[in-house]
Order: sequence, then C-alpha cells, then structure tokens
Amino acid sequence: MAEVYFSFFSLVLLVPISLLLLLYFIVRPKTVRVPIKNRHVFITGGSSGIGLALAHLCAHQGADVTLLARSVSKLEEAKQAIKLATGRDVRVFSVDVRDYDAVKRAVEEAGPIDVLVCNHGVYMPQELVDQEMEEIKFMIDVNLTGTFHLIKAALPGMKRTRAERGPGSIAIMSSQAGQVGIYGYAAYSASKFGLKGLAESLQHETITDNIHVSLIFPPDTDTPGFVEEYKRRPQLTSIIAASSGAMKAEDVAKKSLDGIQSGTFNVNCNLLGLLLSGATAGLSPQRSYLMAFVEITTAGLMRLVALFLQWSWFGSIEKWHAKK
Ligand SMILES: NC(=O)C1=CN([C@@H]2O[C@H](COP(=O)(O)OP(=O)(O)OC[C@H]3O[C@@H](n4cnc5c(N)ncnc54)[C@H](OP(=O)(O)O)[C@@H]3O)[C@@H](O)[C@H]2O)C=CC1
Ligand SMILES: CCCCCCCCCCCCCCCC(=O)[C@@H](N)CO
Repeated sequence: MAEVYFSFFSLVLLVPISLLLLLYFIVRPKTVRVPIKNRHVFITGGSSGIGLALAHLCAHQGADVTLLARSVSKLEEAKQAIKLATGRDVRVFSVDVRDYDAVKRAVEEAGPIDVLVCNHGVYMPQELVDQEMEEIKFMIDVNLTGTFHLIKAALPGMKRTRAERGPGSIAIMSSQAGQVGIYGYAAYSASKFGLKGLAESLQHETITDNIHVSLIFPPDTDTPGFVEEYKRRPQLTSIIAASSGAMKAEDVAKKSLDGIQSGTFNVNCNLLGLLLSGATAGLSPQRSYLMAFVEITTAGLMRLVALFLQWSWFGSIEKWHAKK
C-alpha cells in the first residue's frame, strides 16, 4: 500500500517538475533586461494618452525622450509638462507616420535609438457595412503601415549601434482588439492583428542583434482619444469591450514599461488581458518558463472560458438586434 502511495505521489510531482525543467531549458528567447536610464527612448504618439504617460515615466526614470506626433501644439504642451514634472528636456518631431520620407528624416535627426515605442494609433469604431473605405484605409495606414515606416526607418541604425549601446527594444502598441476581433472593430482589429504578424517575424530577425520586441495589449484606456471614440462607438462594441474593464493611461504605461524592460513579448495590462493572452498564445514567443508552464497546464480551460465569452457576446448581439 505504502508503495502505491509513494509511486502515485512521485508521479504527481514528477510530471510537473519534469515539465518545468524541460521548459526551463527550451523557452526562447532567453530572458533579458533592457535598461531605460540614460538611454534614448523614441515614442510615437507621445503627445497624448498612453504615449504621453509613458514619456513621463521614461523621463522620470532618467531616459532621453523623443516624441513624434502630428500636432505641434500638443507636442509643445507635452514637452513643457514633462520638463516641469521631471526637469528633463524632450525633443519633439511634428510628423505624420504615413509620410515615410518625413519619418526617416526625423529618425535620422533624432540620433541612435535604444528603445523605439510605436504607440501612435487611431480608432474609429463602426459596423463595417456602414464604414467608408476612406476611414478603413486611414486606420490601416496609420496603425499598420505607419508602424512599418517607423521600424523600417529606425531598424538599420538600431542594428548598427547595438554592440556599443547594449540591448535595444522595439515596442508596438496593439490592443486587446489585436487579440480578438469584436463588433465594430473590423478595420481597427485588422490593423492591430497585422501588428502581431509584424512583431513575431521581426523578433526572429532581430534577436541576434540584441533587439527585443514587445507587443502590448491594453484594454479600454481613459485617454483623450478614447473620450472621442466613446462618443461614436456602437453600444455593442462598448458592451463587449466592457468584458475587460477599463484602465488609466498611467497604469497602462507602467505595465508597458515593465514589459519593455523585461523584454516580454506579449505584454498584458490587466488580469483579463493575462487570460486573453493565455487563450491566444498560439505560437508566440515566451521567455518565462513559469508562464509557459501556466499556459500549457491551463490551455484547455482557457479555451472553455473563451467559448463561454463568445456565448455571452453572441447572446448580447442577438438580444440587441431583437430589441431594435
Ligand atoms: N485608449 C484606448 O482605449 C486604447 C488604446 N490603444 C492603443 O494605444 C495607442 C495610443 O492610444 P491613446 O493614448 O488612446 O490615443 P490618443 O488619441 O490619446 O493619442 C494618440 C497619439 O498618436 C498620435 N497620432 C495619431 N495619428 C498619428 C499620425 N498619423 N502620425 C503621427 N502621430 C499620430 C497623436 O498625435 P496627433 O494627433 O497630434 O498626431 C497622439 O499623440 C493607440 O495605438 C491605440 O490604438 C489600445 C487599446 C486601448
Ligand atoms: C479566456 C479569455 C478571457 C479574456 C476576456 C477578454 C475580453 C476581451 C475584450 C476585448 C476588448 C477590446 C478593447 C479594445 C480597446 C481599444 O483598443 C479601443 N478602446 C481603441 O483604442
């Protein structure tokens, strides 16, 4: 009897311990630290919302911050606010990310970049059947093509200067709508899902240059852009997005910076975001063997929770349409 117990318990312990051990050796890329202090952080969309909160945080931690956005007045306001709060000078560039030549000029003038944060973004939710092609293309052009422009412009210099400047990071601001498509976000989600393919491929191509990619997935976040979005958002979009709650820009910025500094690939901002990343992990890179262990052991359960959510979302959609 004692022997049976012994073998039962050793099996129960042996399986997870061997799995952990295996994961410890195989998860890639290996862990890394990307420091921020005294390093050049280039943030697009840094004049408002999440980008601005991140700029404050980076300047506060002693980084040399450069901001890029369109509106000169918002950039100047951000520059002054950061100077006042941290005493640090910030460089600003008024550029539309859709203009590749202008992006290239700004990146060249700004000098060697250690951390590139592609945070700029636009969102105009609407049912696809009613949305104008012009708006659809606008979201793809700014969110997806604009990010290509940035990375294409910055990558050669970032690769060239890594040996002398230490680990670099390219962070890309996605959205939880870049992990799951929801009502009203056909174009926006497509632009953000596109960033996932870009990020995963890019990490393969930059790992041997000591450049680490982070893809950040915030839920609804209280920003000037969100206030505008909310005015026009279909009610169903808001009902479904509410499944993940809302956050303050400062908290999203904190999570983002933690993710960047730890070289985390999929960066979550809240508990539901963690579940969402578990449910959509797929073939994405994972540096943490502990997180990999959690992903593997909860995969089936996450799928069940995901199906329950879809059940509830489709229920809301049907109820909404029946009422109309
Ligand atoms: N707020 C939210 O609920 C969520 C936001 N996100 C993502 O986070 C990012 C930031 O969002 P948020 O802080 O809310 O946005 P805001 O609208 O508050 O700020 C957007 C920033 O991007 C800049 N920007 C917009 N278009 C361009 C362009 N064509 N060229 C250069 N800069 C541009 C804006 O400056 P200017 O207009 O002067 O160019 C501004 O600095 C976006 O990528 C968004 O998709 C993700 C999940 C949730
Ligand atoms: C097992 C799985 C459980 C996970 C539950 C997660 C629920 C996902 C809800 C999607 C929310 C989308 C918010 C988009 C915010 C955004 O990008 C706009 N505000 C525009 O900026």
